[in-house]
Amino acid sequence: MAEITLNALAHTYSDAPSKPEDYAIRQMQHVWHQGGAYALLGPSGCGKSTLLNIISGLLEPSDGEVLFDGKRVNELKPEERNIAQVFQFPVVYDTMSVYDNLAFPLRNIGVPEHKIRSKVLEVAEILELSDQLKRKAKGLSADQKQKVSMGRGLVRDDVSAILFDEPLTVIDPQLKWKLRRKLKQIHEQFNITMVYVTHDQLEASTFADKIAVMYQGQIVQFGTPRELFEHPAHTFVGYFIGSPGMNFLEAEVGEDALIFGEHTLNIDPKLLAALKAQNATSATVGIRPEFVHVWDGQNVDAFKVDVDFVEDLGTYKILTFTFAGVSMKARLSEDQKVPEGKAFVSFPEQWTKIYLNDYLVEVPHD
Ligand SMILES: Nc1ncnc2c1ncn2[C@@H]1O[C@H](COP(=O)(O)OP(=O)(O)OP(=O)(O)O)[C@@H](O)[C@H]1O
Repeated sequence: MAEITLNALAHTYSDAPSKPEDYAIRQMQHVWHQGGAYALLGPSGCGKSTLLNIISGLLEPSDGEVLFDGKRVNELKPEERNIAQVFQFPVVYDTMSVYDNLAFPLRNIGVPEHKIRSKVLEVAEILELSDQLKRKAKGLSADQKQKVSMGRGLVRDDVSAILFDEPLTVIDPQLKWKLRRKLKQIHEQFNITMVYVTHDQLEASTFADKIAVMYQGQIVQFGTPRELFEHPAHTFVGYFIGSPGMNFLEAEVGEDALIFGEHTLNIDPKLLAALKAQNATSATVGIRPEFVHVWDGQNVDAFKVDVDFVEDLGTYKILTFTFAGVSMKARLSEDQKVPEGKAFVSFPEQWTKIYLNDYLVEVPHD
């Protein structure tokens, strides 16, 4: 069991790093609490695998520390860290039986055979591999092989965390949801810290209680799926989570409102004051398509915008419109009237987010 702390962690693959972009991990401060089910979500190349390899000890960080339960482990070898890692491609010994594959990590540390047997049978049962134990791993399907890979992490009582690096990549789509549910069940049974790496927001939110969104070597937000959806702390989170992602538009910071060309948008005076306190002359406004209010008819409180097109996606429609020269999207429910030519939209204050240099501007709590 372990709480994993990343303390001022940074990593570069470059011999002479000179700028932030030379770092695969940039000054990271983060805690994975004991027993949590976490996802590490981000696009290709943002540093997810680098981070997992640093935690498991396959890679030594250029700077900073990794702590397990408060103790520095930088100098420990992977086998001394008690971390199980499940990779994209299943790691199984093809010529061994499923039983021997599962028993392997325990035999390595000299556990007596009778204890091995009971543990292997228990884990095989959970993974629904009991009837496959005598088979050679070579003949297994990709999802069964991946289950064996996971099982090898689960047999050890001393495992403090399991790191999954895109474990469902090679699994058929119809089996993915089954394995994902299995993982969730295993997490509940074993009370092990699990970190699940993926670039798929659906996988992240069905597995994890909390998601760390990674972008350019940094964790830009750590929150529940709902927090990431409703209150993106960084423009990247707004863009990456949701389908379609958040609408963004640049505004001028005016005397008592935000200005988009000929339009003005009133915002909380405290937010405006926060922008002015940072001498901001412009800011980015973000609003999710789900929260854009599309009125049925003319409305004095709404902006009159040009309708570009409407896509019917079965249970809902996406309206694309142009506001202040920017193409934006709004989600319409199935029974909502579809505007033609012109539409009247408003941006409810509660869901209209203001960003400065990509980070959310918030009103300080009293
Ligand atoms: N061995 C290496 N040598 C040099 N650069 C590397 C190495 N491994 C990764 N990188 C670079 O470090 C950055 C982060 O890569 P990493 O593989 O950690 O990202 P990722 O988020 O896991 O991406 P993916 O989902 O594509 O695996 C990328 O710019 C990548 O090109």
